[in-house]
Amino acid sequence: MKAFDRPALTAILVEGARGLSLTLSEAQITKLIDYLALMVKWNSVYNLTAVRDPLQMVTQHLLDSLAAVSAFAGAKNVLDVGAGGGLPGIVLAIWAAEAEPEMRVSLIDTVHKKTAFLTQVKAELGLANVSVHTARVEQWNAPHKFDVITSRAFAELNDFVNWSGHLLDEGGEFIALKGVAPDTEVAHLPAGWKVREVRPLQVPTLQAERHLIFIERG
Ligand SMILES: C[S@@+](CC[C@H](N)C(=O)[O-])C[C@H]1O[C@@H](n2cnc3c(N)ncnc32)[C@H](O)[C@@H]1O
Repeated sequence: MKAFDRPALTAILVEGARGLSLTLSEAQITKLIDYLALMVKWNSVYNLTAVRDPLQMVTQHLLDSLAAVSAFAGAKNVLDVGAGGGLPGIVLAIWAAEAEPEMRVSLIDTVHKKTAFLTQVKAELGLANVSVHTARVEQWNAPHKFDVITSRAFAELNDFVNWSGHLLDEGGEFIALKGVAPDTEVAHLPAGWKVREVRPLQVPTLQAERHLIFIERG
């Protein structure tokens, strides 16, 4: 499927969410598909993703990010580092607007084109729980610390932790979305950090291995 067939894409999203045991409201589904439509429309201008087929985007981007959202339950201030086109941060914010109303999601990327797109997504979808920042994370002087810092397809765990550690609150944790369990990266974490859990993720219709890596001080 190449054209934007909204009913078909919605049906696949709803079916996939069911496979993740996630109950999404009509409003959440509409916003997720609106976000997908913006990604498809602006991809060539903003270089957001190498995935061009909207159907594959549902699985590889929306469902992949949705598979992780329950890990963020209870978080108040989340930072998505190297957010790119908004994955997982925008998907998390759409889910949290209803599921976790106190959660605020900040997205940071060093490339202005990407953050211009994210600012447009925030405005067009009315995502009051989102803030967007253009900076290198290792140089960013954030207005506050975060209780969860996440990333997807960003950097090796070692660099992720070294570059973002100054932004993590006492008692906070990193949640990295990774493919195959990154055993070597886990073994080379900087001193003062430890892996609390490596959790396999089952993403409906996605054949690839996916994992969440939880890292805390210790
Ligand atoms: C491969 S993309 C991943 C984007 C998105 N997380 C996803 O899963 O589709 C990595 C992103 O990290 C950003 N990035 C690289 N180094 C960075 C840094 N030091 N601080 C903030 N963002 C950075 C890049 O501009 C790019 O948008």
